[in-house]
Amino acid sequence: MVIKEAKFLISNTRVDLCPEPNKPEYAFIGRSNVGKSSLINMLTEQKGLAKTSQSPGKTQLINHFLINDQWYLVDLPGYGYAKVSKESREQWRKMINYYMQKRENLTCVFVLIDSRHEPMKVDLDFMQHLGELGVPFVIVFTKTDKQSATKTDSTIAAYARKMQETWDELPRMFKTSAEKRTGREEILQFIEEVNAQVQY
Ligand SMILES: Nc1nc2c(ncn2[C@@H]2O[C@H](COP(=O)(O)OP(=O)(O)OP(=O)(O)O)[C@@H](O)[C@H]2O)c(=O)[nH]1
Ligand SMILES: [Mg+2]
Repeated sequence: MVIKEAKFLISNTRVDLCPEPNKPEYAFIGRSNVGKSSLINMLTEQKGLAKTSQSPGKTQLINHFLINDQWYLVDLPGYGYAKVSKESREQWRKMINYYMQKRENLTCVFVLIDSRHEPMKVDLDFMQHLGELGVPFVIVFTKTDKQSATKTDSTIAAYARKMQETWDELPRMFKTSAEKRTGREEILQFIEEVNAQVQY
């Protein structure tokens, strides 16, 4: 897929204020600092479209972007950031939970995982939760430029082993680097295929 146009629409905390649910929607989620906003910029080839930062907790709201006038891309705040207060974490959980349950055009969630780390409970739990809600998801392993391909593959294998304990079928998995721009074609191709299957 060629991205001809990517534009920011709106940020908010409320699902009822999100754009009209009349197009397929893909949401990017994962731990704080995993690279959600950077990946969105890499996919859309617009450096400053989604705000990125070296310090975790940059993205705080549900941010909608409209791509090619055809589908929505959503940048979400990260989870699992230890320095955030208990109240903010609870607020985040509620907002995201509500969004996942109520956003009727949510087509697929991209769960981003840092390819350098061993499987983390917070990520496994989050995916379990998506399964319980019946929300389709795929996994994107980020920052693969930061280590060898072997290390990335061993992280992926470790996740696959863990997930096989509870899942009959594993989700699609993508390897990416926002830095080296790898994985872009694969993800856009996937979105194009899914877009062709959903009717609006
Ligand atoms: N080397 C490398 N650095 C990356 C990559 N992706 C993101 N980063 C860096 O990781 C940091 C966090 O990136 P963001 O895109 O802001 O992460 P986020 O998941 O949106 O973070 P929050 O909005 O705070 O939850 C930034 O310093 C990025 O430059 C990557 O593929 N390779
Ligand atoms: Mg962000």
